[in-house]
Amino acid sequence: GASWTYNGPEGEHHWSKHYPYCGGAFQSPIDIKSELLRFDPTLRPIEIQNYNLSPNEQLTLGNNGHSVQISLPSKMHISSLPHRYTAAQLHFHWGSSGRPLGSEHTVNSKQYAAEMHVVHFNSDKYPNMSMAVDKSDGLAVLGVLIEVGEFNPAFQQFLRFINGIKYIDQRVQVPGFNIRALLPARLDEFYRYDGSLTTPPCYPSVLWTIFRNHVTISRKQFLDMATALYSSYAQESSPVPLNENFRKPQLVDSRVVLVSFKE
Ligand SMILES: NS(=O)(=O)c1c(F)c(F)c(S(=O)(=O)CCO)c(N[C@H]2CCCc3ccccc32)c1F
Ligand SMILES: [Zn+2]
Repeated sequence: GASWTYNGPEGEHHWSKHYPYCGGAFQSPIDIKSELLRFDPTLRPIEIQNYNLSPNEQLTLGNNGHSVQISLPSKMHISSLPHRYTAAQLHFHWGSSGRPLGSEHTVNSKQYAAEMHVVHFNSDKYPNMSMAVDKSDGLAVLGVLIEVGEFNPAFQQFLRFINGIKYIDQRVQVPGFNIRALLPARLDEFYRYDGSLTTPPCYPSVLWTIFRNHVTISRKQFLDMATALYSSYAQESSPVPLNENFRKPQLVDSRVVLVSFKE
């Protein structure tokens, strides 16, 4: 579809001109504020299957002009939700080299350095992502907040290849690795709310699970992610850095954020 960006004349305040849902209700991300939270004892820990991929499997690491993404095999899925949600891809949102503040969700207005999203679709009801993406029960995204701190060996499994996808539409094959290692230790502590894609077309089709606990990557790893990529083509004379690729928090309206933990 039409090209959209995170800043300038095609930035987020203009998205709704071509993508009406972006101006609608149930939008994501949101600021997860304490006064919105309601403890829900029925929320079960997230259970994932087949996330530990063998190095014999190849994953496609790509630069789609909006983010760095890894395509995921359909054996990976979430088994603890009312329907099976099958993995499609994971991608990231980040700040810039001088500003390690690029998460989409914020917690009591605290913005993290970056955020990872693992996108799944309801494979009990829909054959693929395209059929699920605009359905109210179509998608489930796992969100992980990322801080700069300790080096993270799991992130190195794809970051070491990032210079092979510097420009839009470049892809490389990387060996499979344990995707579970990218998630925080506790999958039983999370925020849960109904929201949307955070990029056009902004369909209100996402069951969001944002883990309570963040993960860390080193400053060098953050800089690699925040400075390696461009949203322009390789041969273009003026390269456009790909950074600050996060949408601002949206209106919560009457939505409630459920939490799986008490304190
Ligand atoms: N934050 S977010 O809402 O989770 C989110 C993004 F921020 C994001 F950039 C992407 S993208 O990288 O595909 C670039 C622009 O759509 C996606 N893709 C999803 C939704 C669009 C269709 C589709 C088809 C196959 C696999 C994934 C997806 C996305 F879901
Ligand atoms: Zn995302």
